[in-house]
Amino acid sequence: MTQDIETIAVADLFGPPSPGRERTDARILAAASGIGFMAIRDFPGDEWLTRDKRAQLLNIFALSDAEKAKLLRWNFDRTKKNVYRGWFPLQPTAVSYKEGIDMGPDIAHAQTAGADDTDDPLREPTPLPSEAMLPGWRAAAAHYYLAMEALGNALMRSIARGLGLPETIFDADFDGGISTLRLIRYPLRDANSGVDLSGPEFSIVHKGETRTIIGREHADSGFVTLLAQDGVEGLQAKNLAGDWIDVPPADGTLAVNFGQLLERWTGGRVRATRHRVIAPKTARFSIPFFYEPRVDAEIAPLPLAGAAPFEPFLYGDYLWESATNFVEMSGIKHLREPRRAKAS
Ligand SMILES: O=C(O)CCC(=O)C(=O)O
Ligand SMILES: [Fe+2]
Repeated sequence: MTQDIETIAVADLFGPPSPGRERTDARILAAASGIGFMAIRDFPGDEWLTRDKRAQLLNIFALSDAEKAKLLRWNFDRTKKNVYRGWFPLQPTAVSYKEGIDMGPDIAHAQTAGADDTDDPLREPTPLPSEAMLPGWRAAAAHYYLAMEALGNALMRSIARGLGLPETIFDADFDGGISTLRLIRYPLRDANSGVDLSGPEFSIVHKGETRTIIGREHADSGFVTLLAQDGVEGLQAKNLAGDWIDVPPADGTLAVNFGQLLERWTGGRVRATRHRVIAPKTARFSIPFFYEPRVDAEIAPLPLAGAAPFEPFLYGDYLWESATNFVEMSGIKHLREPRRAKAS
């Protein structure tokens, strides 16, 4: 099993069947079932992975507080209707010290899917800054979203092939999916904020140095996360031995990790690796893209030897239950009922 984080060139995933593609599939599955993290490069859309291109998206953090406040969601501003998409502000007493925005498929696709369930917060439109405030920003975000969707599809097909499943087995579930594009800023913590950061929840020792935690340890809940880091270190993954190892940023690459639902669906063949962010010396920005299926995709056991059977469920019901446990989604769980009653 692989213990280090490998960098894998994935261009062959976008071509016809070939020995090169088979080798790439095997490397991806080895990384997914080993440490559960990899860095990938060489794919359509990789032109986004430069400082200048990322800056087009991260420009949103230059908005005034008043403009950001217009994008807040309901748990941070009770006058707002959006509860799932939108802005989350810094929460100084939480372990995770970050602000940012969660954006849905409406930024890149006409809103047609799910028109029959307009009450579902998982399908709500994303509040966005006006074109006048940030000229060109919406188009950049839409382009990025589409590139990441195509990459997510290519990686899921690769994993399907690696597992010996039909390569298109996941396609229908992800067609009309509700992937989330998130932009994050972690500012430096103010040492005089009055929050006691000395406890083990808030700080760790890394290479002999005490470092504050700014992104709480977690595993992602879904399938595949495509993470662009903006040149600043801090991300760490827990390896199979239980040690924290750095996931260094590198231009031209994305860090890729996997979520708990894919782990469960694949009977543990793909690992949902725990990760966290420790404070660097400067502000940190990151851009995770969570590749996700349709709200009404039915998650049922895959034909995989050794995978434990489970009662099929709807992706949206699972997502709501898990996503609303994160601090930036706190206080909203009661706002959506499962669309399918649990089998008792
Ligand atoms: O900021 C990062 O590098 C990691 C973010 C992350 O793990 C997440 O949003 O799930
Ligand atoms: Fe994460």
